Amino acid sequence: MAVQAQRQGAVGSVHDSVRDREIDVEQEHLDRVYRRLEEKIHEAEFLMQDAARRGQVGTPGALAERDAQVFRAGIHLNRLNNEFEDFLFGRIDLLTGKDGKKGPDGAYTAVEPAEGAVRPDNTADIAETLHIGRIGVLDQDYTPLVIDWRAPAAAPFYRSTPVDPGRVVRRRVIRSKGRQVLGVEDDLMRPELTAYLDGDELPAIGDGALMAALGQARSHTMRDIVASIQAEQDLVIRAPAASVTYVEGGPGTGKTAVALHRAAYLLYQDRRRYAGGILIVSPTPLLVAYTEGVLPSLGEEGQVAIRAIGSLAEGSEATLYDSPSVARAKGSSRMLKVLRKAARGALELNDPPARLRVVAFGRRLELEARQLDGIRRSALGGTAPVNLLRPRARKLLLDALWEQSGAAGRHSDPELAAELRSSFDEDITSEDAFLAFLDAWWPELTPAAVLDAMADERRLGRWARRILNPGEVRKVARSLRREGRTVHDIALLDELQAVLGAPARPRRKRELDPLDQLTGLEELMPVREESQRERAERLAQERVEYAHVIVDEAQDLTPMQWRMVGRRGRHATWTVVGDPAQSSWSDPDEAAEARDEALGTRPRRRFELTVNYRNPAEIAELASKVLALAMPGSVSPKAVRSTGVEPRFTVVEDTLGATVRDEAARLLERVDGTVGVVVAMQRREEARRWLAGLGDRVVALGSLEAKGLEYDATVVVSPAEIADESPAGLRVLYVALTRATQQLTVVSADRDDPDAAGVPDLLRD
Ligand SMILES: Nc1ncnc2c1ncn2[C@@H]1O[C@H](COP(=O)(O)OP(=O)(O)OP(=O)(O)O)[C@@H](O)[C@H]1O
Repeated sequence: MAVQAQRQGAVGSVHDSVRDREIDVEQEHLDRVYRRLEEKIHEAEFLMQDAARRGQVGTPGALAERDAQVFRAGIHLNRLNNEFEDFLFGRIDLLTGKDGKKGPDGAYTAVEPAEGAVRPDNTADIAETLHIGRIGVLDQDYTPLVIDWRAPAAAPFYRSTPVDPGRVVRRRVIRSKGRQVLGVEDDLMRPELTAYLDGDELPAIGDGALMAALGQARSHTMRDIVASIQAEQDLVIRAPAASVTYVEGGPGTGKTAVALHRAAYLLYQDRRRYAGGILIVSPTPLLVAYTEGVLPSLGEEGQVAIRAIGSLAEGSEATLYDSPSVARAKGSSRMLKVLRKAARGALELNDPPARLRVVAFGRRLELEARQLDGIRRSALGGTAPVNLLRPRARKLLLDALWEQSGAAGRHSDPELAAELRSSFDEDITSEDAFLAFLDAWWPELTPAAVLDAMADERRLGRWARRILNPGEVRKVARSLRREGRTVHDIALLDELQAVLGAPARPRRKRELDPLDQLTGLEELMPVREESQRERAERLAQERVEYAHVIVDEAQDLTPMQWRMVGRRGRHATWTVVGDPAQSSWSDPDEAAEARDEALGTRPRRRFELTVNYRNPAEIAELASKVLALAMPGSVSPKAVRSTGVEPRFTVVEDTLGATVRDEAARLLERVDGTVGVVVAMQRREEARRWLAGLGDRVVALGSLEAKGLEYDATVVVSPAEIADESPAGLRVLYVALTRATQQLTVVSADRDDPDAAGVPDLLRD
């Protein structure tokens, strides 16, 4: 991590005139960049108009060309307009370098200075200055005015550290709003050096960009960290996308931030390859909403789908949670066997007819229950999807009827025999009675119908015999009778979809443009009535497999969820980020097995993130006590800053609700941004009522909903209640305690056994 400018004390006292001068320097550069951007926008607008003019010619070829041009220009304009805000954010001043070499990740990494770049008296001249931004901008003569943050040349901005500075002498973060530069923050990578730029000594301003970023108040949406990505994070973001990139790190180490920036980086690196889409799997809709703005701020949308694990299967959007014991049963890979049995058993749900009667070649033919059972059993042999076995079952029925008809021996000539058989089949399959029988006896099953069928305890007991115990059967069946799907149901539905096979879907009819119909152009240009954006959205919705899958909070996926996610990345490369110490899943070994199955034999590259950017040291230290209980022997990430504010402990006075409300109100006065109140899952509705009227800076969250989120301040309510709620309760408590960026209050009830200072038993030394 960068060390703050050493000369800062000296510079700070040389009044603000140095700072003002440096701001002016950057303002001049920004003005130049804006002038160039305006020129480019005019070019883009011209392109659009020109393209529209061509469109009037009206031939199919011209229209195709127009579409392509409008599309390109539209993207261009959109990007320029969107990224005007704060799009230039960095600058590096470099020594003369040796010829650059590519590092193992394909980027130009620590390019060393040329020999003699630093003079024996520790002075040097700046040979090159690069500005870094969200997109690259070239001047008319192709000299770079701004370098895209993802370009190899920008890597030293992130990689350089005082330990391994490479050519970088000074790294500067530029803060701007619209067209105005507001401030600069510098880190010196070679603080021992006196460097000159155009004959003037290079000054260093401010406390360093990282600290400035970390100290800011939090809102309900995550910000990108593009201006202050740290070296160990940059290694992950730019790691090549071969096979599986595996990232572990404690709370607040930037795993989510890194995952999002990696998606943007991969798209930049190989847009064509990732046209197949990038899927980011997130644990909750709250975290999706929290992170959704980051990719657009990095100039990337469209190709990336961020989905909560409860919204991954088609059409689902589950937010309900099962109780821990039900979740454990539903998430376990044992469910796979239950679902396979259920999918087959569900064929008999609606009292299928006990016999089949048809007339063929003038004879009455009949198959009885026993024969029908035999046919069903042989059709169901193997593991093929049940809906897809219907043609096989139909064929077996016809075989049995054919045999009964006695027509088989009528012709010895094979050709005549075959002809006879095919007219026999035709005779039967055109009979309404046969078709009605087939629909009732082998109905087309949907995942929802099978899951609903499992709500019947007796039936589920049959399907789950020797797989789930009777207690589990009772609880799972009861949970399925409740209104609404839970997050864990979604993985079951998705598995059932695979086990059943897709029922034949009627094709959606496209709406036709009447003009195209008249001209016949509709035939020639089948997608013209859709805008490019609509088309991209439709493709994204229909997409079931992705080119790259990023799993955030991977430690929480159950085995059944891993199977669901795995199906979306069968041919993908992967980035998997997580922290075992924060896992709310009770059986990590079982989940690891399912994960390995989903990822297959692809080789893995492991990375570790070690610095906690979220919690001040005071809060991190308290959380580490729970970590020691939850996962003895594991190491907490190192907190990067301290606030001097110790966590506060209070004990319930009157009622729990009143105490929590008072503490939340107290924190709202002390921080500028958000306050999160974390309670055990069973209390989340109650807690929302406690906070009514306190405004939208404060939110109540069940412990599982707090995953991945952060607040300026948090109130953690009854650690013991959170810890006792599930077998993984201590790890869930660890998550709850690590959400605050500034202040933490712990409220204890009787069951927490607080000492005289209000410190609950679980948090004492
Ligand atoms: N290099 C950085 N510069 C500025 N802020 C950073 C940096 N890295 C991380 N942060 C900030 O630290 C906080 C934690 O990051 P993030 O949520 O990505 O961590 P995490 O590892 O996913 O945490 P958890 O496991 O607890 O969910 C965020 O506010 C993020 O913006």
